[in-house]
Amino acid sequence: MLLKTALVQMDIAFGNPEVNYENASANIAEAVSSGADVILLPELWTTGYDFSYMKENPDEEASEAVTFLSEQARKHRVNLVAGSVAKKTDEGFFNTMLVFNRHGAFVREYSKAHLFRLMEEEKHLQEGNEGSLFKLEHGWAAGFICYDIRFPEWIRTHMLHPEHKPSVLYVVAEWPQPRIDQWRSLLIARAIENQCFVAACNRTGSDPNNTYGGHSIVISPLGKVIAEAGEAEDTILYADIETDDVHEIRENIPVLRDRRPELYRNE
Ligand SMILES: NC(=O)CCC(=O)C(=O)O
Repeated sequence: MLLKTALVQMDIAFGNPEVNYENASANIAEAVSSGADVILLPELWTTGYDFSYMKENPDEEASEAVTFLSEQARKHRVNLVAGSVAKKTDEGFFNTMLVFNRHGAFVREYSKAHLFRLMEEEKHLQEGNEGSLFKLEHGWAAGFICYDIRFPEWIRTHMLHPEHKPSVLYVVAEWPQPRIDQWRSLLIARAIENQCFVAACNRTGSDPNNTYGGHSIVISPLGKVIAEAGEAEDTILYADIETDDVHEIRENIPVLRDRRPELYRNE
């Protein structure tokens, strides 16, 4: 199935959801007018990494974000892999991705499993413990959040599902500029080793602690860069993804079938 994917590479106003909701809404409307089937937003797009703001103004069970996103998806009849938001629960805050289909129905949430110490996530957030497989109209996909891409074993765990092998990995991020070469290399590697499309949406701009590096990117299952945004531009990056390509590529070089799990048990 041919899928027009739109990655909203935007700056995020630090601790200012009002501005961020407005920007997200304008970008979603623009992507829809260009024919997008699936739209991605960046990591923690409502607040940025403003932990004080999150705690003082918690989005309980992410209900504000859920209401907004469900309404946007339904109104525009578009699938949303809606970045992540700070979700307040009885156990604390999670960095949680929210996915909705064209009917505005909630499809899946995924809370970031690997917390990034360099940005003090472990001091303020809880680790997610659930996987992230979900099904949209184009078939199975999986979602990951920023630092998660450094853990190929976590992504491979999703690829090994007996029935639901994702053809697209959606990644949402606030990845700082100084490590942007690593961002690109890690994403290209994840696409090649898992023989799937990778659509990865990063933010631009700065907060008090970091400058972010853009370079949102869409990569084919052969590791070819299909589309890539620049470092500092607020833009919507579009790419046409033919999800049916994955089957032939996996048949040609059957990496998943050729695994030797009996050799890999060293932990
Ligand atoms: N927000 C994040 O998880 C950033 C991860 C990162 O910068 C890295 O180098 O990994």
